[in-house]
Amino acid sequence: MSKLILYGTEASPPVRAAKLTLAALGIPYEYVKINTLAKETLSPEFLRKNPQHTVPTLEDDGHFIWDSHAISAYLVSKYGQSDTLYPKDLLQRAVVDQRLHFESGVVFVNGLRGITKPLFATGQTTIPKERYDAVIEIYDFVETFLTGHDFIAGDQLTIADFSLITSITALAVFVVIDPVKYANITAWIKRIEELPYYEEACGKGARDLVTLLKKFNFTFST
Ligand SMILES: N[C@@H](CCC(=O)N[C@@H](CS)C(=O)NCC(=O)O)C(=O)O
Repeated sequence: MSKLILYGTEASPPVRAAKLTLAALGIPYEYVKINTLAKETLSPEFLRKNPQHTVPTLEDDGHFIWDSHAISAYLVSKYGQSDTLYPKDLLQRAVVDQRLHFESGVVFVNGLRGITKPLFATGQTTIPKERYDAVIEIYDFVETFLTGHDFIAGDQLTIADFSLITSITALAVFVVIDPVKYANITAWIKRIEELPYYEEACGKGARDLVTLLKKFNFTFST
């Protein structure tokens, strides 16, 4: 097996999604910390690896792969003992892919980045109400996806759970997940957090992010 290197910072939700996939597969890898707040992703050395300058970035035998969704799908396809985390069955895979695109295009961009970008870039701590509404819409979708299912893409754990657990729990820092209205989401988070490798791959980084975000004294406008 070739040597794998994951570049990232543990507070980053997509980095933790990739770490969860690596942990679930039991793949050894080297972890190289990249400080995004210190703009280390913009160094000439990192830009040669990933011109889009994002973490996670995976190095496999001199090849560079980025975007957590592409990384997780690649890892399962190349190194998985079975296909359960990213099913080969086309219909099952389509559901997983839909959830991954939902995370990428809606949850991360419209939900999380819509709130964190102004916070980090300009220190703007009054978050417009439409950002709150966008998060509620995301929770409503996720609650529906989980109706009658233990996992986000059906009855088995997949890389879509790894992707969404990291960004949904990050959104919860801004908009608390009501355990009554969102009983499915609440039970699903607990289910994922109980995975034997969760704490090492994701737990501490998730707490680091909470600490970082809570430093901003944010409120939603009415
Ligand atoms: N959709 C991408 C998002 C990656 C992303 O935006 N990562 C952020 C950290 S959470 C980053 O690298 N920011 C630093 C930069 O863009 O230079 C993925 O899933 O990998």
